[in-house]
Amino acid sequence: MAIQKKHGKGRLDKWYKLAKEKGYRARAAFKLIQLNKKYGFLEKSKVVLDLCAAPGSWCQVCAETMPRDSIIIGVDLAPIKAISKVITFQSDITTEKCRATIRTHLKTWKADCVLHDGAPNVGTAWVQDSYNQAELALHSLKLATEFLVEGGTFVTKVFRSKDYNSLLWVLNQLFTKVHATKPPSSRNVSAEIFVVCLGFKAPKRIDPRLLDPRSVFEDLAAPAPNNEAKVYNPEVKKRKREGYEEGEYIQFKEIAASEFIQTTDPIAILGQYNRLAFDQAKNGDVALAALDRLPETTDEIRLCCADLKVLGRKEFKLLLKWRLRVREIFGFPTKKTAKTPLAEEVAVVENMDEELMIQEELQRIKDKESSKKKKERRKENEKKQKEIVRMQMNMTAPMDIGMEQEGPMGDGSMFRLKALDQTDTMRRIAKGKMTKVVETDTRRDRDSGIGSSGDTDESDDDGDRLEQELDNMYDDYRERKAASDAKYRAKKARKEHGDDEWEGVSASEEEDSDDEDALQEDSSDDSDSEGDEDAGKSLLRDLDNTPNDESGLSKRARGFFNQDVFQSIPGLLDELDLEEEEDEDEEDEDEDEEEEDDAMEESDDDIPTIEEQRKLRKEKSALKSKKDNGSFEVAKQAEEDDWEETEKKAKKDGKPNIDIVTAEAMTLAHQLALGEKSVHDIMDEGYNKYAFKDRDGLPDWFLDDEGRHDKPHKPITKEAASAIKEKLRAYNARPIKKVAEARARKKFKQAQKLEKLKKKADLLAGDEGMSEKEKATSIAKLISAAGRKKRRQPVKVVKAQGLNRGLSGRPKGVKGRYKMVDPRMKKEMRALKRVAKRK
Ligand SMILES: C[S@@+](CC[C@H](N)C(=O)[O-])C[C@H]1O[C@@H](n2cnc3c(N)ncnc32)[C@H](O)[C@@H]1O
Repeated sequence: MAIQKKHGKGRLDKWYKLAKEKGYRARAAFKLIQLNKKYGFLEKSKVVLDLCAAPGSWCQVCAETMPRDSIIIGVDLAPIKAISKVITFQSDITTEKCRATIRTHLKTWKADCVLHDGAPNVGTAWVQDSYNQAELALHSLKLATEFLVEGGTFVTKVFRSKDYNSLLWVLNQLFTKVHATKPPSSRNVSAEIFVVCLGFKAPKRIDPRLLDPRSVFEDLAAPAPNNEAKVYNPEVKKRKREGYEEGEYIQFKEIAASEFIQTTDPIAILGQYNRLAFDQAKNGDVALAALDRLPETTDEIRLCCADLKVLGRKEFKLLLKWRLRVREIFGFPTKKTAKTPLAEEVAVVENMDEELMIQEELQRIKDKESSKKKKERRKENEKKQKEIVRMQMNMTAPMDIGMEQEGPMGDGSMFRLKALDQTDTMRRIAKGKMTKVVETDTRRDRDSGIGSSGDTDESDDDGDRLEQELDNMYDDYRERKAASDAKYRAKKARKEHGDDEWEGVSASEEEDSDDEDALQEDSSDDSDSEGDEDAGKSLLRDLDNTPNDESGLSKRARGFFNQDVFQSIPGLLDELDLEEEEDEDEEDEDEDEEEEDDAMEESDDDIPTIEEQRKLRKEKSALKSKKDNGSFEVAKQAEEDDWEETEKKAKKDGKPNIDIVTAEAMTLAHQLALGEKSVHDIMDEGYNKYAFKDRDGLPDWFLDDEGRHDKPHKPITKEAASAIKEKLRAYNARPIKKVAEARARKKFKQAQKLEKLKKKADLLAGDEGMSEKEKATSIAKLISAAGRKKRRQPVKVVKAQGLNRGLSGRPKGVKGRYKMVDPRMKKEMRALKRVAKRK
């Protein structure tokens, strides 16, 4: 990376130019812009305190970005040129006076955001500079703790130094989130970084030591340098830079090689120094001279000593061995000679290899562990990311995310939602149907024995949950669709009224009717859970006043068979429309029943199941009971039908007037009319491969989708198709509603006129004072006057000039119809007419 020049033209980088272009007073403006882009704290702030604001570019950014009428206060040691909508004053932020001035400006307000971009007079020693910076940041933090609102944001500039970590620790105590970042516009050569602290905790009492530079920066002892790591693992690069060590301001350090031989802590020397020197001082060092001349001090050893910072573990080992040998030669105690004193030193040297091995082993295990953890974390993050994407695409519900984590909702916890979710209870709770939830749960308990249900089939847990989730998602999808699609709403409403298309007698319908019977027979038997469920269903059915009639047909199907075309077919009506039969006399009924019985006997061969026979028998008995009860139910049914139904059922000659709207129906009608098909054929067709499908326990979404396709294809003839087409064309050819209404109005008015005329003529005719001739002439006059068209009043043309110029509304003194015209246009029109006449 190319290093930018710190002085002269090098400073005038793109941000400098951009700042000039945009009218910002300093390039620093972009630092705030970039920080705000990342964390978005300015848009939601109404009060901002900018500490160390001169020349004022941050204030400019605030004024631009914050909502209108926000309060911005800028303070600096240096004067700040006035900025509109910004209060500025000159003060030292470390003083009590500054604090008081801010208080007078803010009155009772609290700041949503405190910014600090202060830089003390830099240019002295680096350590001093960085310390001053950290101290200044701490002072600004002190002001922030006083003026920030709870949950507010504090942004400060700091330099990376040994004080940085202490400062960060303090910030972490006071804010919920602390982010250290370096915006792109901050120069790479600058050690500055910005710390954005979000969510001020606003503690009631803050320990004064927390904001005291002396205790914050000095109390914490600097950690001892890890020289072992440097020597045993020199290849491992250090990622975390901590700045300069306390008291260590020299970059290059060297020590006499003899010191290395004599020391009891050779590792410290190898870790801290850059070079082991053999250079002789003026007075001379005997030990060093001897060392220099030793044959053990080979060229390789000299080379290693020349730059310790580039050595690897092998080289360090070499130096340590060399040191031991020299110590032996010089007579210093070593592990071989050390039978007596200086056990401490011997121990260090002795354990070198073993320790090295242990260290290595430890390091390896640690590395392995951390890489494993990292991998797991990454996997987890990827999974979560995928979940989020799935959720954004409406493929999953938000509650799935994070469910895998243990916690109040995790496995085995009291509030575990996973198990609850399996029972569809979550959705019901969300809909507020608590009573049902309780009912279902107690029932479950009763069924399975308390405490046993959850544990019996652990392996099915996830499958069940998945199915439940799918069901819930499908319900949501349907609700969403219903909300946006009027057609779908109408369809749903029809469904709720039991007005489905007839797809033959389905297994489920049979079951339903069986269940109902069973309930009637033994309503008290509720020990069986299925029976309970059915009871629940039948309860709902009672409220829904659209009985699924005993013939097993939907309303729509019944309506279909009520059409005129089917009336002539003997037996069909009796079987399908029970209400109609109420009006017929007893004889007819008996005949019909006989026919029905015959039909049943005839079709016995065709019907494969005994169940069906039972069903037909039930139908018959139901029919009889209805007859016994009289017309009560029919009347009730008619009363409770909705307007749509009433309209549909508008009766013609006591029979419903239902239109044939599909080609299938038309084909069927033709076939029935021509005798190509009988009622038995129709019944027979009801038993198709789809009719007895087992739909038990299948999810709604699956049944709905299946329902669209598992229908027998009914044949249609060309004639029927064209007849329907013709019919539709006739429908489309009808005048639109407005025209029809206008025509009806006209007719109505004419009828009213005629009525009036009649009355007048009657009066004239009854006038005894008039002769017959007179009467006749006056009536003739009346009639001719009525027949005469009223002359429409001509439109009066009014010039839009003088008082009428630009007038909106009726001009003064004008009655009747009028039209405002431009006088020039009028003239021009006249002229045109004149010219045309002349031609
Ligand atoms: C980098 S400048 C700030 C730039 C400013 N954010 C802007 O956008 O224009 C640093 C400022 O800190 C101010 N400063 C340093 N120590 C201060 C103190 N104790 N009180 C007030 N201001 C101080 C300096 O006067 C200097 O103007």
